[in-house]
Amino acid sequence: MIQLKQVTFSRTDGTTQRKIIDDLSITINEGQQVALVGDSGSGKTTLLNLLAGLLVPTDGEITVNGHLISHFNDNQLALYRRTIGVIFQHYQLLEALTVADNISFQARLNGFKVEHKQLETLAERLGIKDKLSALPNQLSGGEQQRVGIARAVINHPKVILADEPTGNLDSERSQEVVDLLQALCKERNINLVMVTHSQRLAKQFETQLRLKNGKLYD
Ligand SMILES: Nc1ncnc2c1ncn2[C@@H]1O[C@H](COP(=O)(O)OP(=O)(O)OP(=O)(O)O)[C@@H](O)[C@H]1O
Repeated sequence: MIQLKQVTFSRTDGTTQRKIIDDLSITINEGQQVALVGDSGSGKTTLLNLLAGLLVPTDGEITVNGHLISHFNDNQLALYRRTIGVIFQHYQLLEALTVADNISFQARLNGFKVEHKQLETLAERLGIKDKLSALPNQLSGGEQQRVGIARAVINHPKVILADEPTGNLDSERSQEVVDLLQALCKERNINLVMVTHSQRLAKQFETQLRLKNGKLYD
């Protein structure tokens, strides 16, 4: 469960303070899947970064699965970040590593044991089992994003944050990737918060949060 209570995030713009996230209160229940939509500059990525513990709110409280992350120190935030999965628009795969190593690298760095069988099962589920020995540049965009999904779910996170994960894909590939991501999160009871500019993709989420100037609107 994710809870934001009167969260504000301000940036100093010259001499003036600007509220990028403005007094936001949201509750996302366990396992709930949320699409985050809104115009460019409305604060979507900033909100994801707050949930990822990469930014600290200027005001208010953020609780994730009982942890008051808005009040964590740097060490606690570093540990917290290991427990969540993050998926990016530009995949951010390591070009020199195979697909298998890309999937397991961060998890191993975080001290998790990744069994080969576990890796294969997940890759099969995502349709990339025959690509495990390939390098990222030998994969299509859709396949690279499936690797990104595998990397995010490999160490059993309770929360996955995805920032425009289909921003580089055509609409057919986008649909496949989001369908897989939603299905995996549902099976594993993972909270999914996904930023998208696509109304069509947002509509297939049980909850859509619309941001405008850092506030929610209907
Ligand atoms: N590092 C920064 N310094 C100053 N202002 C910033 C910084 N990062 C973001 N902003 C400002 O915060 C506002 C919200 O940015 P954010 O990236 O959260 O929007 P967004 O809704 O994700 O936009 P997009 O859909 O274009 O990715 C924007 O006006 C942006 O210019």
